[in-house]
Amino acid sequence: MIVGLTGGIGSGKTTVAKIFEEIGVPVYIADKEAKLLMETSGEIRGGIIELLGEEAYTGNLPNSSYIASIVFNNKNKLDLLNAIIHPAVKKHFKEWYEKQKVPYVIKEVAILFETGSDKECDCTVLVTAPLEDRIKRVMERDQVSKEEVESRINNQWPDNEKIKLADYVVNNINLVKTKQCVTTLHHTLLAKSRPV
Ligand SMILES: CC(C)(COP(=O)(O)OP(=O)(O)OC[C@H]1O[C@@H](n2cnc3c(N)ncnc32)[C@H](O)[C@@H]1O)[C@@H](O)C(=O)NCCC(=O)NCCS
Ligand SMILES: Nc1ncnc2c1ncn2[C@@H]1O[C@H](COP(=O)(O)OP(=O)(O)OP(=O)(O)O)[C@@H](O)[C@H]1O
Repeated sequence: MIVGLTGGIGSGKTTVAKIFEEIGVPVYIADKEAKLLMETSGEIRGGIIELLGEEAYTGNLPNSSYIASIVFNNKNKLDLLNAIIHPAVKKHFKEWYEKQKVPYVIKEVAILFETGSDKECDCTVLVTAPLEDRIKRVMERDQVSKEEVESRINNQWPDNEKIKLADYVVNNINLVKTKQCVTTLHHTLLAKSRPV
């Protein structure tokens, strides 16, 4: 069974994914795999350079801050970048998933609903947190400005849209309560994964 895990920037997707991992659930972090593919795939590198120019890469390494400065302020360029990267991530996930021999896996995707990838999951978990907490957390974690965090938030659906679509919601304010919530959710997902 594939459980899609998503949430807006700074909501705590990665934090919740780590809690599932500590329980022993295999976790696929799309952001991380996307970055790896951007570094290792000549086809992706070529496509991004064609789209954004030579400055998008330094050698084989993508220039993330340069790419972000363009795509998070230009919806058309973001869509074209996604069209280059997402199909490769989808293929990579399928190969990874086929090797997993467990009741369920977690697929963490920042833009699960925005890309329609929730339809490829058996159920979905949304991580939420108050917007001001999310902005503060990312500013502290990434040492970036409020405006830079907001430029990413503007390219993501608001929580009230995602809540309508999610099967489960983890309101990640207090970490202790989040851990308890994820442990309970794990047992629910185990039961759901077993054929009746
Ligand atoms: C634009 C890039 C290079 C910026 O890299 P950078 O390290 O600065 O940011 P990072 O990847 O950590 O993203 C920070 C947050 O931005 C948000 N974000 C990332 N990609 C997207 C996107 N395509 N649309 C909306 N929000 C996004 C997420 O909340 C993410 O967690 C990178 O985000 C990227 O390549 N994005 C396009 C590929 C993608 O969609 N990856 C995510 C799922 S596969
Ligand atoms: N409940 C919490 N209380 C305080 N800080 C938290 C909480 N949950 C997560 N954080 C911190 O907030 C930051 C963002 O969390 P995390 O990286 O898990 O979010 P994310 O949704 O994966 O963000 P991104 O979309 O940027 O990958 C991290 O530094 C994390 O340690």
